[in-house]
Amino acid sequence: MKLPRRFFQPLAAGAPEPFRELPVKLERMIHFVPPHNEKVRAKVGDLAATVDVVLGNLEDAVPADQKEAARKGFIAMGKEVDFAKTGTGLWTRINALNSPWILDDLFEVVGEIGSKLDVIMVPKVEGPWDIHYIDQLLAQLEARHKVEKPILVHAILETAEGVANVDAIASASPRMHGMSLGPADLAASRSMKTTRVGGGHPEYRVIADAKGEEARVSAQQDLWHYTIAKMVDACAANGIKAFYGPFGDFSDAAACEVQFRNAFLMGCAGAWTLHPSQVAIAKKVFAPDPDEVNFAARIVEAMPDGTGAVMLDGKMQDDATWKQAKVIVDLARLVADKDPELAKVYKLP
Ligand SMILES: CC(C)(COP(=O)(O)OP(=O)(O)OC[C@H]1O[C@@H](n2cnc3c(N)ncnc32)[C@H](O)[C@@H]1OP(=O)(O)O)[C@@H](O)C(=O)NCCC(=O)NCCSC(=O)C[C@H](O)C(=O)O
Ligand SMILES: [Mg+2]
Repeated sequence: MKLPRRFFQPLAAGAPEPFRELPVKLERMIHFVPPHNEKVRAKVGDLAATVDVVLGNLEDAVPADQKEAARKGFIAMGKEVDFAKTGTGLWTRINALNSPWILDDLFEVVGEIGSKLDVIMVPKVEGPWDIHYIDQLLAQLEARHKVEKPILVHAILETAEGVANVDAIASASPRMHGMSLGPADLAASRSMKTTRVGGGHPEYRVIADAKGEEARVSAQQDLWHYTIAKMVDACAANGIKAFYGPFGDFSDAAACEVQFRNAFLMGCAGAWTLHPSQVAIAKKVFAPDPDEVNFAARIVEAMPDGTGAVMLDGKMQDDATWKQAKVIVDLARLVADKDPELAKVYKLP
């Protein structure tokens, strides 16, 4: 473990000081773009205004013979589009640390568009050692290319070993932005018997006790509850953000919405969107419900200094519910800043 006073020191001479706190940003969706696909890339200028984060994906889903085209395409996209104009985050998902592409990914992307890049998503993170490696290398590259704002790191939780080490990953570096669940790789790593990318499974269920001839009620359960809860705790304890990852069945918007909402209610800030049809779902889910915002605003108003106990609509409110209300009101303000329609609905003072 590093000494506390050394934790925030830059890891290379000339590298920027790490952030002490995460920049406050609305990140309801991390929208995945395949940068080797010229047709999709050509739409990114317009797309950027409609999503919170654009991520150029260099890893899985990019064929091996197009890795270079994806990297070059992402760099071109970063140069051509003014993401700052719309306050849209620019992220990339690099290839895995043991792959033949990782060094070129980092050297070329940071070298060419390091100053425009907000976050690098690192797949298949197994433990804090993976973050330490990226942290040191990024500091050296930032110094070499005179990048003035630190590039943050986002880990994908998608191996059994990563899940076992989730707390140590979350606290590995002040460069940590957050973490996403990677249900497809995680399922494979754990030998789970599913071919789905996220979501439930019809056979993973509970059944009521037998009562004579009565039909037994049975309900599907959430395969990801344990991992999301573990990830949310690790992230919250370290002041970083948790995200649900991908939902692969684009034809099932209802199931996508339910999976995203469970993650939101559990503490996640957003989810990945892989197809344009999922953007509206993420916008709907990762913004608090207007009735909930209204009630939360009344709690905050009723307890201006956040202490004591009051009754609202027959429900007891105290210091703890004030903090819950503050989470909802703060998020609603962030959403309202970006979305004039929701600002009108929220009617926050
Ligand atoms: C999966 C896709 C290749 C499907 O694309 P396509 O066949 O073109 O679908 P559609 O015909 O339905 O598309 C309709 C129009 O929308 C455009 N489009 C499609 N996807 C995107 C996108 N992501 N961003 C912007 N625009 C998009 C199409 O071009 C069509 O346009 P038009 O013809 O003008 O109407 C594609 O959706 C895709 O590549 N998505 C991203 C996939 C991806 O990144 N996968 C990896 C992440 S998940 C993962 O890695 C697992 C995880 O790590 C884990 O372990 O869990
Ligand atoms: Mg994966």
